Amino acid sequence: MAKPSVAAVPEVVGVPAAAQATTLFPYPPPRGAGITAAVVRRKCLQVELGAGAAGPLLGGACWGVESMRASSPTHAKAAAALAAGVDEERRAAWTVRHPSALGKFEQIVAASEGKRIVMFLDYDGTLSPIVDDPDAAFMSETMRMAVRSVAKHFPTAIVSGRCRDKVFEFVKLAELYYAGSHGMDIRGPAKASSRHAKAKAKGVLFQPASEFLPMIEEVHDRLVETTRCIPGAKVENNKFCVSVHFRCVDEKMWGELSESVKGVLREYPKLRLTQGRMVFEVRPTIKWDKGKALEFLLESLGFADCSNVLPVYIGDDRTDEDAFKVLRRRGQGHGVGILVSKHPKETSASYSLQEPAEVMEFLLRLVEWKQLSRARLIRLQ
Ligand SMILES: O=P(O)(O)OC[C@H]1O[C@H](O[C@H]2O[C@H](CO)[C@@H](O)[C@H](O)[C@H]2O)[C@H](O)[C@@H](O)[C@@H]1O
Repeated sequence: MAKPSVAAVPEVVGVPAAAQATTLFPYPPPRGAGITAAVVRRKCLQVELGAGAAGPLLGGACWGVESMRASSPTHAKAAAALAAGVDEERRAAWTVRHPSALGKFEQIVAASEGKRIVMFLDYDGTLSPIVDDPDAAFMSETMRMAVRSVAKHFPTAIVSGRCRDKVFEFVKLAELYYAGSHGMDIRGPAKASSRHAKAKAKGVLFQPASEFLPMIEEVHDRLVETTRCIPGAKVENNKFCVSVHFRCVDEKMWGELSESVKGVLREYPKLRLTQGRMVFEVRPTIKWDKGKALEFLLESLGFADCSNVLPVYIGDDRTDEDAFKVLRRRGQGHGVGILVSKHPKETSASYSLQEPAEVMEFLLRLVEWKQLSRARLIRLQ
């Protein structure tokens, strides 16, 4: 891994707060507004299948309605098969390749023998359920307690596409590391929860895309303006990247929305477009992603050497695949990728969990296992 410049990058100050989108429509728009129940059900199915997942960059490809509906013919076929209730076989085969992290819990913790576990958690769809309004994606108090307990035992980072401040507002735990804007805005804990964190946390701050701030501000404003007349479209400023949500946009308008976004992006060759769960994501073309953020954080924590650490990354989105790939490259026993999904998806993760409730169960089992092994160790001494 190329050594990242750990030298603290000064936090960018004096950046004006993102211009607030003055929408012409309530958000999310009432369901009656052109969106039938059938459309909503179909959209939910597509989302669960990971339809519209990240693919090639705008430069080479065109994000159109098809890619919004389904990232590949395979996904479209899977959606149809699932809808018809004939996908059980495929699902079973997928589960063999990506077994439940709860079912294989013992195997996972056995891999941590003699190593320090470091936890990486995505936010939306992993710690909080997916909801229509991105501003209302709250995390439950019980999930917060589970994450807090995990952080007492293992260095823990939240890695999100959201703006770091926003994800902190949701999670509200000062003892964690936060990597916002798809890993382009990294900060160490404001409060230490363990000896290890106390020693290592100080001064970690990394913003590899800071030069893009004015451009992101500008493109955010342009996107707000250009999508203003599309009911349900929502533009979110994530500081070093921008999200354009279409979860609440009538499918009939998807073509128009995608054209508007691409039209704006054509004028910004230094920005690229990817797609997440019912969302377009605009970000700088720099070679930095959640995988790089994971490597950076491991190194900052003093774990550049693969042999004494077991990173565990849990995420649900295409952008989490960059981190899963890094873990896969490290080899078996050197990293654990867990995809959160109810349905078969192409993934580099080794294990799966179905939903945030299972993520919470996994985190609590990890805490319980750690407490028990510590008590056992004390008895032996
Ligand atoms: O990396 P993440 O923490 O998973 O962030 C990815 C995007 O998450 C949010 O959007 C997603 O969740 C919303 C709330 O449940 C949902 O309405 C939306 O359809 C999803 O795409 C966030 O709002 C985006 O800015 C992030 O890029």
